[in-house]
Amino acid sequence: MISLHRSCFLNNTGISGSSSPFSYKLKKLPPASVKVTALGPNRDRNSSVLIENHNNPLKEIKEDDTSSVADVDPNPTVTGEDRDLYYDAAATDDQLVTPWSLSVASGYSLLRDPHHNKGLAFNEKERDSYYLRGLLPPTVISQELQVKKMMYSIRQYQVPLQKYMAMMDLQELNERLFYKLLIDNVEELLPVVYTPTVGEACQKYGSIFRRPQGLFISLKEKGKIHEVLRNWPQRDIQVIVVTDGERILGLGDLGCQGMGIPIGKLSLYTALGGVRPSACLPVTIDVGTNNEQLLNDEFYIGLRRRRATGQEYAELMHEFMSAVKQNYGEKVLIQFEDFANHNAFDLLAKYGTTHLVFNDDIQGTASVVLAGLVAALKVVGGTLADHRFLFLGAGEAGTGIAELIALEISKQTNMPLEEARKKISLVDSKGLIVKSRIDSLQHFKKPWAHDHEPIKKLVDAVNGIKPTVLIGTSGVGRTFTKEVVEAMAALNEKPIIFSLSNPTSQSECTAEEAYTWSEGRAIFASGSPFDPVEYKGRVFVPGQANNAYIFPGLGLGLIMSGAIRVHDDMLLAASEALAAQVTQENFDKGLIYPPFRNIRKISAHIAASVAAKAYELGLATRQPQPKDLVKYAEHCMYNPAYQSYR
Ligand SMILES: O=C([O-])CC(=O)C(=O)O
Ligand SMILES: [Mg+2]
Repeated sequence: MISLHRSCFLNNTGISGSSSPFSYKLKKLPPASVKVTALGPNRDRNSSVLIENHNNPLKEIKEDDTSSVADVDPNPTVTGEDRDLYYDAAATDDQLVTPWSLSVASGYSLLRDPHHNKGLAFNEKERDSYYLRGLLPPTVISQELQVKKMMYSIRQYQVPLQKYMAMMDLQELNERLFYKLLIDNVEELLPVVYTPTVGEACQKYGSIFRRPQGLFISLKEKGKIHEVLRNWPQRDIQVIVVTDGERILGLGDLGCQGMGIPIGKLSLYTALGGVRPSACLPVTIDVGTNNEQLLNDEFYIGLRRRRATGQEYAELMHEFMSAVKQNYGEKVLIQFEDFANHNAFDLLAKYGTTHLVFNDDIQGTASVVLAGLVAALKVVGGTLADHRFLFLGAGEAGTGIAELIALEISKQTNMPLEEARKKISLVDSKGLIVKSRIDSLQHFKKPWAHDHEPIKKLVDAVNGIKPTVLIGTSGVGRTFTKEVVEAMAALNEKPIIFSLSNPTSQSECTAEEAYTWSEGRAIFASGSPFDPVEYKGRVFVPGQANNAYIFPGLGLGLIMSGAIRVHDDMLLAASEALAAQVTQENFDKGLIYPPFRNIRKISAHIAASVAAKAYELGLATRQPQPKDLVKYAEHCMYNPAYQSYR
C-alpha cells in the first residue's frame, strides 16, 4: 500500500514520495480531476487514488492516504521559485525516480505509457519492482542499442512516409527513445519528422491516422474550450503550437489534417531546443476547410464544412486565446503556425499585446533568413544597406523577412525605417508591388509599394531592380526559372538566391538548378533540405534556411527568462546568435548556416541571447537573472536518457 503524505510532491509527470527531489508541495485540491495511481514495490497493484475536483463529483480515495483532498494545492503550478522546472529533463543515473504518472496503472500499462516505457531497457530490478516479469523477453539492452536497432529498422523503409509513420509510432510507444533517436540522428531524421515528409503526412493524414496526437478544437467545441484544454493530460504547459490548417507549408488548405505541423514543430522544440515534451501542446483549430478534395475524401478527419470566417472565426480564436491564458497563465508561449495571410497578421497584431505570441512564418522565418544574409555578407562583402533585395511572394514570410531586414538596416545605419524599406522590393502574383497598386493591396503589402513602373514578370523585375539578393517565399515551385537565375548571375558575381518555400515540391528552384544555372557562383539556401550538388568537380553544400534553426532556441529563451511578450529585438538577437555560430570551417565549405548536428548548442546560444534581451527590455519575470545564460540554457534542456526507477 502506498501513502500519499501531506507533503507529497508533484512535478509535471505526477506525484512522488517525499524522498524524491521534486520541489513543490501539494496542499489543496488540484484544479483538474487527477487520477493518481501509484506504481511501486509497496503498492497493491489495483490500488488507485482519484482526487476529485469541482467539476467531478467522483471521489475515490483508497489506500492509507494520510493526506486529505483539501490539502492539495489548487494551483501547484507556475510561479513557485523553489520548484525545479527542469527536474524531469535532468535525469541522471544517480537520481532515482518513481515513474509516477497520471493514470499509470500497472506494469502492463507501464509498457504502454510512452512517457515512462523503456521497453527492453528495463533492468532486472525494475522488472521486479514494476510488475514487468514475463511481460518482456529476458534480454536487457541499453538505450544506445535500442537506438541502433530503431535506426536500422527505419533505414529499411524506402518510402519517406513509412519512415514518418514509424517515427510517430515510436513517439507514441517510447517518448525518450524517440527523442534520443531524433537528437542523435538529427540530420537524417529531421526531413522525416519535419519538412518535406510532414507535408505529405498532412496531405494523407486521414488515411494514415492511427492514434490521435495533439488537441483538436473544432467549432463543435465552441463555448467549451476551457474544459477541452482540461482534457489534456498535462497541466504545466509552456509552449503551444497552433494552426488552423489553412496554409500548410506551401501546400494550401489542409484543414484539420494540418495537425501534423504542430506535432512536428513541437517535436523539434524538444529535440532541438530541449523543451520538455510534457510542456508542449500541439493544437489544431478546425473551422472547416475549403479544400474540396478533402471535403469529398471519405477518410478526412475534420469538420465537413467550408471554413468559418469573420465573427464566427474570430470568436472561436478569441475563446481559445482566453482559455489558454486562463489555464496556463501569462507565460505560456503560443506559436501561430501556417495560418493564411488574411488571419496571420491580424492574429499577431491582436494578441501580440496581451499574450506571449509569435508567428513562426512571419517572425521565425524572418529571423533565420536575416541570419543567413548576415553570414552570406561575410562571403559576398558589403553591409546589408549596400544590397538590394527582391522577393517573389509577399505573404507572411516575404513581408516578415523584408521588415526584419529593413529594421536591421535602420538600426545599423540610423536610416529611417521608411528609407530602409526602399532597398527591398516584392513581387506577388500580380507583379511588382508598386505605388499605383496601393488601393488594391492588402494592408501588409502597402509598406512595400514603392515608386516604380509596374512590372508583371519576375525576370523583368530582376532586370529592372537589379537585386543582389533574390528570395522566394511564393509557395509556388519552380518559379525561379533558368532565365531568372541566369539574370541574377549576369548581374552579380555571387548572386544570393534563397528558395524558401516548403516542402521540396514547392521550392522556387532546386539546389542543382541554382548552382548549375549560375555556373557555380550562387550562394544558395532553401527552406527544405537538398543534398549537396557536384558541379564541375566542386561540391556545393546548400544551406537550409528553415525557421527550425530559430524557434526552438527562441522558445527556450522566452521560457527560461519567464518572458511575457515577444519583442522584435529578440528576433534580431536570435538572428545574430545564429549567424555567430557559423564557423570559418563552415564558410570554407560554402555554408551560411551551421550544420544541424550542432543544433542543441546553437539553440542554447540563441536562447541565451533571447533571454538576455528579455532581461534588458524588462520583459523577463524569472528573477534573479542567471549569471551564465548559455550554461543555464544547457542546464534547462530536456535529456532523453532513460531515468532509473527505484
Ligand atoms: O515548416 C517549415 O518547414 C517551415 C515553415 O514554417 C513553413 O514552410 O511554413
Ligand atoms: Mg510554417
